[in-house]
Amino acid sequence: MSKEKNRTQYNRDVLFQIGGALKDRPPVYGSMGLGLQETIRTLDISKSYEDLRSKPRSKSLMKYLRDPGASSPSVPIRQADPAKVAMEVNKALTKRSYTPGSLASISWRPLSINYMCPLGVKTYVDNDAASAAKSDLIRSKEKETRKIFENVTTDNYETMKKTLAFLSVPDRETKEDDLLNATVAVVFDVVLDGLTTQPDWTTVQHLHVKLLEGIGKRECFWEVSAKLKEHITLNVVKVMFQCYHEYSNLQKFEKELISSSSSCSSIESEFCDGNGNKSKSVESTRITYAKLKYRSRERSLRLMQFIASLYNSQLLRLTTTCNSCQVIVDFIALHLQFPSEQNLEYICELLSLVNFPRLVGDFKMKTSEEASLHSVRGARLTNPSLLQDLLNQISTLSLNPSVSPRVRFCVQYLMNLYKNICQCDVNEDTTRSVAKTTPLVKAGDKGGDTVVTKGEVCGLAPVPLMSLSIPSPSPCSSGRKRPIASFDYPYETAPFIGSHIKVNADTQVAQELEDILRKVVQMDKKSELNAAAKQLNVHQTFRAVEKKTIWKLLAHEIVKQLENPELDPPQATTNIANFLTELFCSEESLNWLAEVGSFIEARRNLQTSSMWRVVAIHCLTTLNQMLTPTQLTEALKRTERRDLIPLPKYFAGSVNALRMSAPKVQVENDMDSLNVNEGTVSNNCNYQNGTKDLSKKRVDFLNWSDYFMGVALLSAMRSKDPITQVGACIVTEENKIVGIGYNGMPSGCDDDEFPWGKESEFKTENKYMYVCHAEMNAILNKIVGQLNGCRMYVALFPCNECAKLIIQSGIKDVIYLSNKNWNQDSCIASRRMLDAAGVTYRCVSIS
Ligand SMILES: O=c1ccn([C@H]2C[C@H](O)[C@@H](COP(=O)(O)O)O2)c(=O)[nH]1
Repeated sequence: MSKEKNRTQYNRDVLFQIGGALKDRPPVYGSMGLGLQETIRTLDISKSYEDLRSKPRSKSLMKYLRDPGASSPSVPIRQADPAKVAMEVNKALTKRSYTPGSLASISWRPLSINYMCPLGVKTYVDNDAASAAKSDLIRSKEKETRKIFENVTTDNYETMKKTLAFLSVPDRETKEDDLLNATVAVVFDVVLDGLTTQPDWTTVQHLHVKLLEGIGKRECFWEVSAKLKEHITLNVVKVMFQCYHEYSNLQKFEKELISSSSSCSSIESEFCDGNGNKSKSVESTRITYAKLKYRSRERSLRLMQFIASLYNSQLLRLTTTCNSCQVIVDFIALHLQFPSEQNLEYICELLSLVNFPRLVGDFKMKTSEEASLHSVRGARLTNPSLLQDLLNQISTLSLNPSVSPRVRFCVQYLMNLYKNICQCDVNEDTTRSVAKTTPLVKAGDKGGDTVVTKGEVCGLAPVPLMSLSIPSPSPCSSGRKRPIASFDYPYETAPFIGSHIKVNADTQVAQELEDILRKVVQMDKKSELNAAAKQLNVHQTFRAVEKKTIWKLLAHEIVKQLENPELDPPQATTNIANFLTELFCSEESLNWLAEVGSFIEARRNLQTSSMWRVVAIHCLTTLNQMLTPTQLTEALKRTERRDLIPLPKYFAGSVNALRMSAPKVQVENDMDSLNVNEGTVSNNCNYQNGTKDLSKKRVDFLNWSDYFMGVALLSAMRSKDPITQVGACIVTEENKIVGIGYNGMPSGCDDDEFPWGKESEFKTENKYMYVCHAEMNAILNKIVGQLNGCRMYVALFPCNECAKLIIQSGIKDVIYLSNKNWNQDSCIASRRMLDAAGVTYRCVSIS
């Protein structure tokens, strides 16, 4: 048997195998007729087909097993999942160890539905040798073209272009379209791949040559591109590059831009006949478009990103100020015909390229004089009301529940922006000032070198949403407020931050986020932001972002300053102080900072000592400022957190300086604030002329704080621990001692028997397993029912286990002497719990 025969026979078997495998499954697709005839003929299975018809395997297949010659039955077309179909078929094939041969490829190719499996399952059997040869040819041409494009230079272009694939189409009738399509694709890929994010001028010129020479002179290229619906994009590219070439000719650019947008009407005409009615082929056009859309979308998106990158690199300042709004708006209109989440997102990207203020300017343009003034610099919308319609449509679409919060947010953001701009007074003055302040790229300038003054364009920079910066409310150069209403940062930024950081957490984005967060902080909208983030389910991400950005950055900045060997010189100190002012602008922000887990982490990284050393410096620095007594008191109190400032050198300096410059600092009482002895020799009225006056009250008595801490220390002296003796003393709000304890073995556990060491490799041979902590003992030894509202004086900052007991017993304040384990996990956890539970803690020293 010939090889061919074998194969045919095999095919038939395979078809039956598939039939068996898919028996009783409803058909996924239902067009029959010529395709079926063709299949039966090609695969030589008419006999088997007849067999099958006479003994149908399932009722559901019956209706499909018709006369091969009969006209196509009207079977409802159902949505088939191509991947599933392919999988099913492949599964059936693999089960029988089928080697792909004549049923060469089973793929989903909606526009090349040629053959049909007679068993009701639509598969795409590409066994057409001619078609295989065709794709081979296309592939090789594609390869060839790509190679040529890759090697093309401005010098060899003339020679190279002669060999370009699309210039040597062998069979115009049948192959041209495919080859041209392939070429268009290659040209696009090559051109767009060549565009780096920051293209240099030579690249731009080089690509310009490629495009203009390679594309512009070839009419058929445009025909193809029209079919591909990519011509708008292509024209934009073309115009952009022409613009580079002749960028002084604004009017020409303007004209070209507008004429390129008129090509949109050709798309319209494909959907409608001359009378505006939908044409018969509308469905197929939609399918064609839908198929082409993705490729087109991907490319145009890259293009838009490219435009934005040019904008950012100042190369395209001219085109963006001369805004190709109409083109973009038309493009949006096109995409709106196929509303989907993906398209909406894309539309948002496009919208963010629209220079709204300029558009609004256009809307409000009354006189022709104004219009002509404006048109010198900006493209005018040929149909301004279209934008309004579009925006309404987009708004409505975004309300669909299937639209993700992120896209909804983007739409809302843009709508708000637009609304706000519309409400602004964009009058002649504004227009003039825009025109006046719009930077000009002069002929001969190298794009990258163009100097553009920051903030001089009154409007939203057409930067794509991905890198959207929230415009700062700074006044523009004319002194007027920017024509953008203020934003409600929290609600607008939360989802933005939440979603965008996921995609892109590069430095630039981090920087932007940091700016946003900083503003949010300044506006005191933190809680709202958190609420919004929570509501929008981006809270976690937001937290992560926050962690990554503002506090870390600030902390790092401070570390950088600290690591600077020149720390003490005034400049470094001022820098640090500036960062700290932000951190310590209020007591609230300080607490808030402590709440932020990342800050605690950052603080740990910083090492407490360095951090608080800076606090001390900050305090010193603040002395140079005009501070109110209250502020001084606050600053002074802060320095008293000696637990946080273990560098007495700095601490002492700042405290002394503060004290000296704040003579009226109110010391609230000896327990709560500065822990200084009320009675000192200098003001001790017991002494007069060096002799003690025994008729007067003694004033250098022990203050409460020292007294209770003294009791704790006294109790510690009972401890048998050879290394650390801890004592604790619990005191009521009325200063009554209600519990005392020290660290020791539990009752009944002989402290001569149990271990006091801590170095044994066996955990059970170390003291930690057995010792009852001082805090625990003090709590257990209490002589009152409840400890609610009590204070605890303890020699050592409590560990996490003790913190739990403290919190649970209702103690509200912990006063400690030593923080030697401060940076150990147990103390970190302890602080976290105490903070969360609202138990205050402070370090004191005894006089
Ligand atoms: O909050 C605390 C923490 C520790 N202790 C006791 C437990 C031990 O007896 C010592 C610590 O011994 P080291 O050798 O310093 O590790 O302090 C406590 O009572 N309360």
